[in-house]
Amino acid sequence: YTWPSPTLEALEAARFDQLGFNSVQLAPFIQPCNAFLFADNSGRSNAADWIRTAYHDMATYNVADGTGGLDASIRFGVEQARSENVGDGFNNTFIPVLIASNRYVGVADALALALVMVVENCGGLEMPFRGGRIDATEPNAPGVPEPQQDLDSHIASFARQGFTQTDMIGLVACGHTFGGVQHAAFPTIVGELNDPQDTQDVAHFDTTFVHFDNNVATEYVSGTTQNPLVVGFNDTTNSDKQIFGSDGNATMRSLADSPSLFSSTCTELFTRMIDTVPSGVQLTDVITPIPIKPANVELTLANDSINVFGQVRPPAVEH
Ligand code: HEM
Repeated sequence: YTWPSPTLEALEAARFDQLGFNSVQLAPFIQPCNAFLFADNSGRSNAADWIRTAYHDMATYNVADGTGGLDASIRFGVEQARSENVGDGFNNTFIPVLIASNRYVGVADALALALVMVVENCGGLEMPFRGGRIDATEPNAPGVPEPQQDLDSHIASFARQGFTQTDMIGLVACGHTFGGVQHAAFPTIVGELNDPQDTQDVAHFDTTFVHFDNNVATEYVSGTTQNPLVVGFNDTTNSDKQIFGSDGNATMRSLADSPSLFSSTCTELFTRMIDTVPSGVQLTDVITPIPIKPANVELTLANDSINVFGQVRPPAVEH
């Protein structure tokens, strides 16, 4: 690293200066992890909205022609109006994501980083983060899977996105460790719940729906799950049931047996997911902390003298 490198410095700041002096404000929106921008006790969370938005943005990818992928095209109304993108979580997500983006950190990079922040702050492992995504200037082709589609369609859809059947089982389980299904968006899957702690009537995928853990798998394997896409009264929309069971439950059993396997599998799959970008887009190396970092440097000419002002962020100290 040779100073100055504006893009690298901005990506590094977005990645590591999350709280405190000179911070780039993304992490405060998920502290605590059940925070939701619009209401308390809603059953919703920013964390879940961010993960779902990142996936729906990426799920348009077509491995055959390199179109689609994580490029923030879901910020366009045309994509949000599609039935595959029902719900207001996408617009909600772009409020903090736009705050975190700037002339060097694009909206797509900030969206990818939002997923990284959720995983790391809400119970998962540290994730590698690369920058350099390019923001789409127009909507992508449709392609997000929907609950009423059959298993063959889901396998084909994930293959088009670059994922095997085993990847698909893992990625759905990893995503569905957060959040749930809302009555407003999917009234035929979830009824009204009349719960003052869940005013937006969200039937959650597992009992720890604002925490990254393998309960989505343990509860599924033990048969105690209340996941509305597994035990929903309309079997046609039980897509998690079809997907999780599609290899005789082998993958779900292994994810249920080992929290550490669940964590490492999700880290790998989420990383591949956010690094799925349109062909021709070159991602940076993994962003690592710059040991000694100049910031806000100014050169001024006053009273016939040249003055240098600025700040230096010293190396991090282990506590
Ligand atoms: C066949 C594949 C999938 C289907 C059919 C599916 C279906 C759904 C449905 C119907 C909802 C409810 C949305 C709402 O009520 O607002 C949902 C929520 C969610 N999905 Fe998926 N999903 C799939 C794959 C994934 C994947 C791969 C991820 C992430 C890697 C993911 C992440 C999420 C998250 C985090 C939520 C919770 C949103 C919230 O609570 O606000 N989903 N999914």
